Amino acid sequence: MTGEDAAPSDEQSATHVVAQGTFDLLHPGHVHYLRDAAAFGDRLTVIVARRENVTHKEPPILPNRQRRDVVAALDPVDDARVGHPEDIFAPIEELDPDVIALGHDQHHDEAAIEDELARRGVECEVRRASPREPEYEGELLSTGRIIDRILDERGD
Ligand SMILES: Cc1cc2nc3c(=O)[nH]c(=O)nc-3n(C[C@H](O)[C@H](O)[C@H](O)COP(=O)(O)O)c2cc1C
Ligand SMILES: Nc1ncnc2c1ncn2[C@@H]1O[C@H](COP(=O)(O)OP(=O)(O)OP(=O)(O)O)[C@@H](O)[C@H]1O
Repeated sequence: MTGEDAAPSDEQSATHVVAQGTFDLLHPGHVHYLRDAAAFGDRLTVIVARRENVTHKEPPILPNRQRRDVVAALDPVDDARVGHPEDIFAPIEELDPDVIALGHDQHHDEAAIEDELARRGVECEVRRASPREPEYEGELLSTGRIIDRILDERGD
């Protein structure tokens, strides 16, 4: 069989999903999101936001590389990388995924992302992951709320 006639390799036929976020001080909401995203396909790559690009809330405490390394170690994740400094669509163009999994509360708009990807020639579906609610009293499913708790209990 020639190269052109050959069946696609596992990597070519697998559905590649990309998830993204800050992932500072991990909690079960992050694990839920990444499990959900992984279930949208066969292979999950996570883009970890660079500190300088987290402008809609307090910037992360932990360095880019540390957040990337811990996310990469999670079971649903096949690969994690620190995002591009200026163009958030550059890693997507390079990865050419089949699905982008947005978090349930991520401020990005599905249609705007799809339009920009189409403009760049990337054919990709944009899906929303589901929320995870606390399962017991006191469970903290937000990095911001964990930091508030630390400041309440340990702050001066
Ligand atoms: C499709 C997509 C690709 C992204 N790529 C990058 C990137 O390359 N570099 C980066 O710093 N942030 C990137 N981001 C942005 C952050 O992941 C994120 O949206 C935001 O800055 C972090 O906030 P959040 O954790 O509340 O979502 C991307 C976001 C989306 C939706
Ligand atoms: N409770 C949750 N249920 C489902 N997904 C979540 C939950 N918490 C966070 N995520 C998802 O994880 C991804 C990364 O989240 P992020 O790093 O912004 O943490 P966060 O805890 O939501 O932060 P903060 O509460 O401080 O804004 C986002 O896409 C977000 O939707």
